Amino acid sequence: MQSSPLQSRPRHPEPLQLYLASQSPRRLQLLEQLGLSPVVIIAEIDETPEPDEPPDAYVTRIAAAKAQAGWARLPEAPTGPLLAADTAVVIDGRPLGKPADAETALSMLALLSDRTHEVLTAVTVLAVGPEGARAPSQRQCLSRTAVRMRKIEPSEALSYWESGEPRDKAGAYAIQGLGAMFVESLHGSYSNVVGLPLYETAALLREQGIEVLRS
Ligand SMILES: Cc1cn([C@H]2C[C@H](O)[C@@H](COP(=O)(O)OP(=O)(O)OP(=O)(O)O)O2)c(=O)[nH]c1=O
Repeated sequence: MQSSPLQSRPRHPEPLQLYLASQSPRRLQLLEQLGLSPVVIIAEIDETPEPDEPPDAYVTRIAAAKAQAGWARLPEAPTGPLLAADTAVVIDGRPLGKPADAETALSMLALLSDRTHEVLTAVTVLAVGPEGARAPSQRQCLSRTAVRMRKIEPSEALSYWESGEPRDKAGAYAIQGLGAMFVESLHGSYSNVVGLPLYETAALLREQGIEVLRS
């Protein structure tokens, strides 16, 4: 008689602890959406782009720097991998970060109005290296989503700024919030726009022994 998948499930050792070097509530929620409960590590880094740095190189460098800074702050010998990410909205080849003030947010929204832009998120996962290695091993991925926005009137952009939502969001909008009213269509990963591409993230974590679906 054949055993059913339920009967033949192997027993697993204790799951590894995942660390998240991010202050973004969205990244925590996205990992929780996968059923994971990471320990959050606070690590600040300088996010200034280098002169003429291409956007993909920029987000990749910043995600790695966030991960390295987080790794250095781990309170204990890590018992599992650490993840960090960086998201930028890219238009005319320039990365837009989080707006510092109303004027910057309004000019970002004016740039995005009635056009298609790209959202790039780089994800870095660090894990304890092979025995004897001093540095952690590093894996990275980069996800791109094309987002088409409708025309945004300046008065709407001002009301949107006053809602408080654009303040801590790359490109001064949140697709998961009120900002969805400006998004006509998108091509690619939705979770990537919110701050963490879940398909790619689950694959990276799986390589490091974090199973999203433990079967
Ligand atoms: C475009 C877009 C960005 N965002 C957010 C995701 C990120 O939190 C933020 C981009 O800034 P990041 O610098 O990538 O991240 P962060 O500073 O918020 O968090 P940390 O560096 O500690 O990990 O913008 C949305 O929430 N929705 C959106 O639609």
